[in-house]
Amino acid sequence: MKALIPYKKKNAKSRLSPALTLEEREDFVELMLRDVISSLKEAGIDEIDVLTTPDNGVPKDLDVNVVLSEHDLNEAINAYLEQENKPIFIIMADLPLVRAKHIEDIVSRMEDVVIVPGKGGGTNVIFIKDPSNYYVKYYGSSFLNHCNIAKDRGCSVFIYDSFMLSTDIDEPHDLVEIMLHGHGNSQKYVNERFDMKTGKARAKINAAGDA
Ligand SMILES: Nc1nc2c(ncn2[C@@H]2O[C@H](COP(=O)(O)OP(=O)(O)OP(=O)(O)O)[C@@H](O)[C@H]2O)c(=O)[nH]1
Ligand SMILES: C[C@H](OP(=O)(O)O)C(=O)O
Repeated sequence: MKALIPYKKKNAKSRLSPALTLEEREDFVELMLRDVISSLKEAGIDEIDVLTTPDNGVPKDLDVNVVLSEHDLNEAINAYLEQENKPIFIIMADLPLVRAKHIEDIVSRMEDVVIVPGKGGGTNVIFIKDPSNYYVKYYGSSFLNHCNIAKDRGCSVFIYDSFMLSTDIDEPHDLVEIMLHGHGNSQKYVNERFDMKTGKARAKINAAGDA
């Protein structure tokens, strides 16, 4: 089994721009990536491919394989799946609330495909036992896309329902979830950036999001 983390640093998380500057967003996505990788390794998944574009520097100390692709998200992932023959755990880099237990629960399922829905119709994690019999179609109602693809391919599916794993960090209000439920690099960053100590942090973030 391998993990695949699609990762974009350049102008990342534009939907967070009401709360974070461009430089802060690009720094923050790397910290979230680190937390995702830590949970994967804690769950015993050591073979980790980070799929990114050539101008998105992945730090060398992360001890992962960097797979470069100029293609967009769907084309890049589907080209990757076509040349893979082992189960693939696709997890987005903006899921800092993920813990090893979530990963262990998902990879222990017997179904052919396990899908973790994101809020608003996205797909946060897909665990695919046979990559040769599946493809991805992110964006739009991608959760429904991925359920239909599994059905069309005759795959059994399990929908893994988890508040933590459904919380991808897209909008300013999602940062509050990191303060409340997070851990590691991303929680440290958010608490310091929004002065959690004063107790005004949540109001500050929500005000930024409402601006
Ligand atoms: N390799 C690769 N990863 C991508 C690409 N676009 C997004 N991602 C990653 O896919 C995941 C989900 O993407 P989004 O939530 O849309 O991330 P984003 O594009 O930085 O966010 P917005 O600018 O707010 O849409 C994140 O882990 C991104 O890092 C891409 O073109 N190539
Ligand atoms: C990649 C995309 O992320 P979202 O735009 O839903 O955050 C999706 O999950 O289909």
